[in-house]
Amino acid sequence: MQITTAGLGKRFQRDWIFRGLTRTFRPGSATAVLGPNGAGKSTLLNTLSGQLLPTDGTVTYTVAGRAVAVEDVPQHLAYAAPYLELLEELTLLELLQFHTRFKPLRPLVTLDKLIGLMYLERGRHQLVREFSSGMKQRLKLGLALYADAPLLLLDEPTTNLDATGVAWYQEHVQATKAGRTLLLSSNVPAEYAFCDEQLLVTDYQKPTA
Ligand SMILES: Nc1ncnc2c1ncn2[C@@H]1O[C@H](COP(=O)(O)OP(=O)(O)OP(=O)(O)O)[C@@H](O)[C@H]1O
Repeated sequence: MQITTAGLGKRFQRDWIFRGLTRTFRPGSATAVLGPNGAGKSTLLNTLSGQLLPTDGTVTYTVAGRAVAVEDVPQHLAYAAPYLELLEELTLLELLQFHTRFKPLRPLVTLDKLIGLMYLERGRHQLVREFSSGMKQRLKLGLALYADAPLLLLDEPTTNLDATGVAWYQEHVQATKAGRTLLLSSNVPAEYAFCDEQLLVTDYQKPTA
């Protein structure tokens, strides 16, 4: 999916979180959205993906050269973020069966294969509520990375992961990023070192005349 912004800005009440963003995000690119805590990284990701309405400017989407309306962007989007909730009252298998009904997996990735890729075999029939925070994060990432979606948003992807989990993330993001438009918000170099582009939110917070 190609995302093109022109003069994009978002304001909450009187505060501009960012403004004046004119940029194209192309398929096959991975962009790290950087900035200190509270700078507006999540707000920018959510505005770029159409989940928040911009206050100013425009954002347009195309897939294979065809325009996509903002209300149809969720069909093309896979998203992992600390604030996205899992259906914790389901077992892992039930959650995957439910989730993949509306967000199918990439071709050749079965539920069994995904459970193996996430190293969650022992949790197959366990309630997700009982998972450790690292297991939940691997689950969120596995669902996003292996979704059949051309737009991939990763908000602070190594939250709650230990060193083994970070290595797991790095391996699987590399394995699944080809051809996608990847936007990643981060403060942690190990999360975004592979990204070929960077966007510093604070560059879009300078006062304008
Ligand atoms: N719905 C909202 N209404 C009002 N203000 C909001 C809303 N969402 C976020 N903000 C404010 O926007 C600013 C940017 O928040 P945001 O979560 O985008 O930052 P961030 O860079 O992702 O932060 P962090 O690194 O801590 O996750 C903060 O001051 C936050 O309080």
